[in-house]
Amino acid sequence: MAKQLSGAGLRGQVAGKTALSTVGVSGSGLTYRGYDVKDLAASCQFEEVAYLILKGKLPNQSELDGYKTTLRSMRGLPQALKDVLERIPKDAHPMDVLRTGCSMLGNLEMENDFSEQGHATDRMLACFPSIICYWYRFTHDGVRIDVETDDDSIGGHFLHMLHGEKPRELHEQVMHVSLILYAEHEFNASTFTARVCASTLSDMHSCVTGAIGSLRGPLHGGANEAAMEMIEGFTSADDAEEKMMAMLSRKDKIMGFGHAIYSESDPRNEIIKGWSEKLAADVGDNVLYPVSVRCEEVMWREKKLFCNADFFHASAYNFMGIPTKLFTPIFVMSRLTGWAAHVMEQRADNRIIRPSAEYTGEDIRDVPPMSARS
Ligand SMILES: CC(=O)SCCNC(=O)CCNC(=O)[C@H](O)C(C)(C)COP(=O)(O)OP(=O)(O)OC[C@H]1O[C@@H](n2cnc3c(N)ncnc32)[C@H](O)[C@@H]1OP(=O)(O)O
Ligand SMILES: O=C([O-])CC(=O)C(=O)O
Repeated sequence: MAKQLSGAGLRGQVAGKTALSTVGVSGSGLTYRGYDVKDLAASCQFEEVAYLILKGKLPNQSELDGYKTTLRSMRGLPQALKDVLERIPKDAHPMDVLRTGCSMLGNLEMENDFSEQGHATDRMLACFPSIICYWYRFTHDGVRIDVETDDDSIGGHFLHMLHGEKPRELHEQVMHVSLILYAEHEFNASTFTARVCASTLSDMHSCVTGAIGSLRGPLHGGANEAAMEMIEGFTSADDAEEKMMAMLSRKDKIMGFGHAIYSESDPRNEIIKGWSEKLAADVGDNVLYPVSVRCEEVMWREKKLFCNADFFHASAYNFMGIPTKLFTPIFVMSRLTGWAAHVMEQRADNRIIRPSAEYTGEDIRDVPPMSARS
């Protein structure tokens, strides 16, 4: 059953058209250009899905090989961008680093006109992992890493730079799945930000920079980090249950649960949960995964709230040794495809997005002289 959509937050209002994805059409489904995300996550690499979203069709083998070669060739960072990254403090939030990195790239490699939108997008897809890892490794480990690795995939490139060694096949596979699950989601807050910016005929880097800012918040992409911070405070499933009950009685918001559109479940959860379970077995975990499962049970039992895409991403990333503050930047590395495709779609049939407001302020009045003001 579809969720009742009305009230504040523009809920339920159609704000434009898209051919890119459907969200929650049957209460819980998610499709990218007509393909079920479950099928894509089961059989595709992220680069195939990025190609589908950005170029409109699934690539054949030679198109995929060519696309991966192109992306591989675009991983390097200009020195001026490295200089900026080296000046950002260690305690900065990596989402802010990425926002600045994207903006700086826009200064160095401007999108001169819309015929360059595909190139600008591919460049960002290829080098966002480089930006984040270059800054992270420089500020945390004091090393200037080589960002031009020969890894086959974007996820593999990211893990290689982060850990300083080639990733295991299992981890590269989980990255494909994770990046596919996060790639596109209709008119969510960050994508809508990108579309509003695009509707002024602004450039691609400005649209993406704004979208990164919207994704950062804990009610959106930042929830995967917030969920991790919560679950790592629980020592066992029973401890999790006790603390969750206390949080619920205080009416705290529990990050990683609930959704603006889905009514019954988030289809991405079941998939990433399965991978989290595999990774838990792989690392011999007997705390974080059972804690996460108990949180899911308590939230459903008490509030009929289900895990969204973010909740089991927290434990999955943690099992792969990814620092918590890099969780949301991974979301960016993926959602960039959706943002850019929406910018292209908006540009192709544009009218400036400019809604109206219901005024609730003072009636018209005179400006008092300074001497008469309290
Ligand atoms: C990839 C993503 O961006 S997925 C979303 C990630 N964000 C989170 O996980 C943050 C936690 N979740 C939330 O804040 C919300 O569920 C949102 C922002 C995702 C959706 O917000 P809304 O559409 O306003 O939620 P919705 O209308 O379904 O809320 C219904 C009720 O459930 C409550 N509720 C919803 N989610 C939660 C939650 N995670 N914890 C506790 N209560 C919740 C709401 O407060 C609301 O109660 P009220 O009617 O007493 O105010
Ligand atoms: O659609 C939303 O509101 C949030 C979400 O799940 C996403 O952007 O992936």
